[in-house]
Order: sequence, then C-alpha cells, then structure tokens
Amino acid sequence: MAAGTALLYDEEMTKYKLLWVDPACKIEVPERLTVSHEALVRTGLAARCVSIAVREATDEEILLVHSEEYLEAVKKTPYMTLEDLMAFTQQYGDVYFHPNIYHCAKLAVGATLQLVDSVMTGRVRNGIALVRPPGHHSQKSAASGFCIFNNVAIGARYAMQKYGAKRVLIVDWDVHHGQGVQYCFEDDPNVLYFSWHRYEHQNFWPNLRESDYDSVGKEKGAGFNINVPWNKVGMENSDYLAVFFHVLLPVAYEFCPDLVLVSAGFDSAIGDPEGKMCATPDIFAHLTHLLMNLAGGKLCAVLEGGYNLTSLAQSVCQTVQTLLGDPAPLPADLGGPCESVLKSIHCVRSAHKQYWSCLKYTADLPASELSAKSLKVAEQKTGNEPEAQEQRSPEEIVWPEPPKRLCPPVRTAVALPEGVACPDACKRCSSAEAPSSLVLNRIRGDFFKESEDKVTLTALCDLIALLERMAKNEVRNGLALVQDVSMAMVCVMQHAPTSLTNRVLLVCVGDGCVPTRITEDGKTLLVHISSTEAQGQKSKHCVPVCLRKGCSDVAGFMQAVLGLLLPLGYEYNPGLVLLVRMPGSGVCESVWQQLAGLLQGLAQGHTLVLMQENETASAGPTASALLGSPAPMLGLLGNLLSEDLEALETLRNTLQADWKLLQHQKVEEA
Ligand SMILES: NCCCNCCCCCS
Ligand SMILES: [Zn+2]
Repeated sequence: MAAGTALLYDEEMTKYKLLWVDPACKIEVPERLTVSHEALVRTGLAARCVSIAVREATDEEILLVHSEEYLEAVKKTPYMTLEDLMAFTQQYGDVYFHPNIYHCAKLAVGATLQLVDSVMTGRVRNGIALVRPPGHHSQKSAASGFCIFNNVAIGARYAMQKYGAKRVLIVDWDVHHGQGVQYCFEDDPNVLYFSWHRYEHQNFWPNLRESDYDSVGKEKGAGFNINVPWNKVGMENSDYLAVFFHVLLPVAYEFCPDLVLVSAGFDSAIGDPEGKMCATPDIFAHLTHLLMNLAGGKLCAVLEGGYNLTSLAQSVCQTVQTLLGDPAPLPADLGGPCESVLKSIHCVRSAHKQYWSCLKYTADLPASELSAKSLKVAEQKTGNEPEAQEQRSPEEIVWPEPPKRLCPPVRTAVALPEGVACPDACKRCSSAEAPSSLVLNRIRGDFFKESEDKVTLTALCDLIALLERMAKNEVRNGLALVQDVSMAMVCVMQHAPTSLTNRVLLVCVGDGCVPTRITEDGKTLLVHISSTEAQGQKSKHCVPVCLRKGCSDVAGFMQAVLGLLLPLGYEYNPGLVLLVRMPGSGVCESVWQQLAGLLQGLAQGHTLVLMQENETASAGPTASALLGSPAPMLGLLGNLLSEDLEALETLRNTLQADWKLLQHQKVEEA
C-alpha cells in the first residue's frame, strides 16, 4: 500500500511577473508561490512530505493538449521585446507573458507530471504541486486567465496514455470555471470534469454561457461534465459541503475513478479578491478528506488560483496536512446551503439525472426555475450588475486562524479477546494498566449484580480503558472485538468519558435491534443501516435506513452513506463516532473500509469500531482503514434499487427540516 505525500515546488516558477500595467492581471504575483511554500516549511508540513524534483515538460507532453501552432508561438516569447510581449499578449484574455514565463509554464506542467508519476507508480500515496502559471483556463490554442499550458488536462491525458488510467476524475474547486479543461474533455467519457465557480448568471468572468449547469458534456461525453454555478458571492462552508454530498461524491463514487486530479485553486476561500466567498481555509481539509478514499487514495492536487496571500497559505496548509493523514476539527456551526445554492444543486442534479443512477430520483425543477432560466438569458441583454458587494476591501476581511489539530501519538488502539492477534501497527489496550477500580466497580455494578463473568467484565473494562485514552488524546481511534455488541454499545454510552460522549454519532450496520435506552438519552444520533423496515419510531435522532437487498448492496449502501449519513454527521459534529457492525450484517469488506475511512473526517478522527469477536477476518481490513490506508476501489457500482433510492429521497426530504445539510433541492413553493 503506497504511503507518503509528495510535495513539488521550485522557486524558478517565481521568476516571472507582470511587466506592465494591467489591473486584470496584477493579482497574479510570484509571492503566491513563496508564501505557500514558506507556510508549509514554517509549520513543519514540508518536512513531512516527500520532496520530488520538478522538471520541464517535453514538447510531446505539451502537445497532448495544445496545438503545434500555439506551442511554436509561445516558444518565441523568451526572445521578444517588451513591446512584442505586450502585442503577443493582446490576442488573449486576462493573461500576460514574460520572457521567462514559457520556462515556468514548462516547469508547471513538468511538476504536474512528476506528481502523476509518483502517485501512479506508488512511490507516494498522494501529493501536491505548487505551481505557477496555473493551467485550467488555457485552451488548445490559447492562453487565458493567467494560464499558459493546461497542467491538469495534460496530467490527465498523460496518466491515461502512460499508465493506462481508465477513468480520471478532475475536481476543480477553484472559484473560476476551468473552461479550458471543459473544452478538452467535453466529449470524453473517460474524464469526469467537475467544477464549481462564481457565475452570477454569466455576469462573472469568463462570462461564458457554457459555464452553466446545463453544459453536461457532448456526444459520448454527455454526463461527464458537471458545472455548479455560484450565482451569488459569499458562499460558505455549508454550501461547499452540500455540493460535495449531493452532487460530486455520489457521482464520483458511481464513476469509480482510478485517479483523482484536483485543480486546487484557493481563490474560493474567504478574503480572495476574485472569489469574494466566505468559506474558511479549514474547509479544504474536509474537501480533501472526502476525496481521499476514491481511486485507492491516488490523489494529485495541482495549484490553480488563490490571490489573497493569507488565505492561500492557510488553505494550502490545510490541504497538505489532510493529505498527510492528520484529522481536522469540523468547521463551526455548519448549517444548510443557501437558497441560491439549493437552486444550483437542484438544477445540476436535474440536468444529470439521466446520466447517473444516483440522481435518478431528483425531483423535477419547479416551473419557476425553468422560466427563470429564460428570464436570466433575457436579463443578459440588460447586463444588470449583481447586487452591490461587501463594502470592505478583500484585504480588510478577517477570519479566525484554522484550529490547531490534535495528533494523538497512537493512531489505532485495539481491545481484543485473548488469543486474537493484534493487527499490525495497532496498539493493544487492556484495562490491566488503566482504569482504577472505580470504573471496574461501576461496570460491575451495572452489568454483573450476580454472576461475575470475568471474561466479559475484562473485555468491557478494556473497552473503557481504550476510550479513556482516546479522551486524553493518547489514542486517535480504536477497534474492539466483543462478545456482544449491544452490551458493548450500552457500556460505551454509560462509561465512556463524557468529553467523548456528549454527542455520539452511532452508526449501526446490519440487522438487529439497538437498545432503546441509547436512542433516548438525547446525546446520540443513531443511523441504522439494515435490510429491515424501521420498526421503532423515526425521529430527528433515530434514522433507520432500509436497504431491501441488505448491507451487501454496495451501490445502495454508498448512496446512503454519501447522501444521508455524512451530511447528518457533519451537521451533528459529534465528539465520538461509534461504528457498530451487527452480527451477520452482510456488509462487504471494501464498503466497510470506505465507511470507516470516510467517518474519520468527523470527531477529529475519534472513531471506535465495535464488532462481534467472531469477525476476526475483518479485524485486519478494519484496522488498516483506521490506520489511514485508503479503502480499496469499489469497482463500478451496480444499479441502485429504485425502492431504496426513493425511500432514501423520502427520508432526506422528511429529515431536512431538522438537518439542513440534507437539503438538496428546491421544492415547489407551497
Ligand atoms: N478582476 C480581475 C479579472 C481577472 N480575470 C481572470 C481571472 C483568472 C483566474 C485564474 S484562477
Ligand atoms: Zn481561479
């Protein structure tokens, strides 16, 4: 299993800049790279990465995307006079040339390809290339938006040609639409391009009609181009997460890529003069985490935009720290997506429902939306400006520093019955060392008035000992094999330190009943995925999910996780995630590992997995997920059962009054 995070950077790419006056280009400065790299060095993150040398791209590599005419023209720029450079620049939009920019553009592509090599060969698990000039706006025969060569588009073609990558997912979280990438792959079903971008009904650069949600790709590529327009500024963390849960992740898992490229632009962060959004830098820790179990963890992030030097540096650090495997606290008070984003999400899901079975049950767009589309086009004629923006200048906007992250010395502790081997790299935890007799008495008092079943008692104490070490942040997460998972659940809820259990997300996988004393204690959110219709009451804190084919239904299970469990978990923001595998759950190993991997984005990674002691075969795979190994790819998901999808949709529509992050469509105004 590949490990390690690559970091590609070379100060040579700082050696070009704007040589004349152009208000549209003055924000693209060399300091963007130096502040990012220096922040990684200062925080000690750079030292934890595997430094990979950059190189120049070859002509052949550049020609994977660009025309010979364009390449030949750019080759002449190093020898141009200032006047010639200005004249040459005139033919393109919002970009500038410099005698050294061709050299730097080759290094940006070369760095990207070195990163792809390192990940595809397994030298590292994932990585980031800090490059300039950026790439996602440049086209076959045109420079655009500070971009000369399309780094990520070339990277995708290179991965398919050299490594036989079948399906490449490109996630473009930059605040601008990477039209260059869209044009490159719009008829290619092997490259799924996802972009969100400031649009304001075509009033924002690059002001393209084809940046809207109804550009879904062409011919064989139909369905493989996803545009999420931000029609207002000021988008927040909840908006970004809602789009991941209700648009990107369900489709990305259905697409099942064997490589993820991120056009990592950070002009979508707060303080950026271009984006004018309000999402805080720590959101990139979670966006990164949510992508890290795709493609067996093969993720290459390539810098695009980001023009506020403070939020850029913080966002880069947040991304790298998560690539390195460190857990992140959730952003504070996550709510639901705003009205405008609800419309965008609904429009995108509607435009793509015919291509992706996970979107099949998207409700029709309200009539108002459809007419609004034509209305908006009408409005273009008037070119009316979006409403007045924040009066403060971007430099004056302040936001809290991203929170420090806990990194417990022990990643995974295990409480196992005698005779069960401790999985590699895990630390065995036994009560022999830890809790005072107080806990033992408490447990004895609760569980064993009469019989003194030593074995069970010891197992429960081992479990509590593990949780006490988790509460002290000596241990990040844990795995316990127990005789009776129901009893163990009750024991955890009763005896674990309250710092962990004041809000517990309890995820039960498989048939079986959960002790009601748990679901009524007001400090638990239960999500129970099983094959049986909900017997007990359904409530805000008790969410039964029924998969008619049971937990062995990979597609249904993943859609329940991505579109229901994760949004609930992020909004609930638990102190502990208790993941329980009920006896005979039938859940398949790789789905179980996906779940154990994804849930570690919550509770700062404090996940406790409970399994029946006879599931020793699953102890190894579960431990590897808890240790941070990416879950195996699921392969192409089978078709979703209509009844399950509909039931899931109904469940979300019922619960969204209480859980706003479940909102994903604009229901017809009453
Ligand atoms: N207000 C200045 C207009 C700049 N328009 C081009 C932006 C390119 C971003 C590349 S990520
Ligand atoms: Zn941008």
